[in-house]
Amino acid sequence: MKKLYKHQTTDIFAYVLEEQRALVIENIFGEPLEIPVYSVFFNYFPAGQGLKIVAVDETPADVMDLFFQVLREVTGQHYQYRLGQVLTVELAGQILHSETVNLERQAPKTLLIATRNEGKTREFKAMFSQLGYAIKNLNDFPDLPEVAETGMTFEENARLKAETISELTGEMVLADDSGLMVDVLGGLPGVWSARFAGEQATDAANNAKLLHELASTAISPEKRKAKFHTTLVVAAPEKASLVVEGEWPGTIATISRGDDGFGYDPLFVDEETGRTAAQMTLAQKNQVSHRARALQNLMKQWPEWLKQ
Ligand SMILES: O=P(O)(O)OP(=O)(O)OP(=O)(O)OC[C@H]1O[C@@H](n2cnc3c(O)ncnc32)[C@H](O)[C@@H]1O
Ligand SMILES: [Mg+2]
Repeated sequence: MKKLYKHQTTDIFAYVLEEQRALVIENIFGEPLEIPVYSVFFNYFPAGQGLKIVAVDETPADVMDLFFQVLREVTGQHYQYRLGQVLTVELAGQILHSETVNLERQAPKTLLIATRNEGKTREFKAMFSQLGYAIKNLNDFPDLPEVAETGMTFEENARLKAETISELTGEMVLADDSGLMVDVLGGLPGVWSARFAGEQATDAANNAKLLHELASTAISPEKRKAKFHTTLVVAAPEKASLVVEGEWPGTIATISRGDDGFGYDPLFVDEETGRTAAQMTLAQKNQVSHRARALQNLMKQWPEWLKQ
């Protein structure tokens, strides 16, 4: 039997391999999750010799939730647990087991993002922390060189950033090349989004330039249609890079609104909610943004790609 169980709120999965008497709990990449609490599994799986646990994790409560979901279904009994400093397990209202547990977190896996943009990095940190990854960016490695974005497309630039830094460090590296594309400007500022108002331009200067460009050409909201675009490239030694994209449709406001986010966020109005990206919390933006959509596409392909 191999039935998939999914955690309600976290992207982790479990299945029972009956022939091997094993319960496997994995993250979205198919990587086993580990939990530093063993005895309960060996002692209280009902069929005699107990169940072998492949799983151990940095988020013990989620893994435990999933474990008990499987246990309840496999045994038809009402198992419950409380997890604090002490783990208590109940069956039909009776305490079966109690142990002091060590919930020290394992050192998280680290992923290097080839960016110096702290706004992007904040978003990636939030998205990847759910998967047990810590994020570093190029500001953590002052000795690495600047990678010139000489490409004419998002993909060329994202490849340049990811592949150059991967070659120099020997690590798996993710790069993001992104930008705002405004219909009435023929897709500009596009790959020039970071430098729209000139090399080293500030966000404020780029936003002012955008409003200036649109003031004469696009008065009606319909004419101010735009989208954010992200191309992500993951590069690793000896591998062909993985490339995915994501887009977020919206319009350009006539005045800045909101204090969150970075770049063009105060001017970019989300089609669905009418709020600017800078009026959204980090979590709200990470549900709908171009970067979030690109990351969803990445997650669909990454597990397969990692195995290659
Ligand atoms: O190249 P790195 O070091 O990653 O950082 P960068 O800021 O130069 O990044 P890009 O070359 O990808 O340029 C993207 C620009 O597009 C804009 N941009 C991208 N994503 C954005 C977002 O989610 N919100 C607002 N503006 C964004 C912003 O002005 C960025 O500077
Ligand atoms: Mg750049």
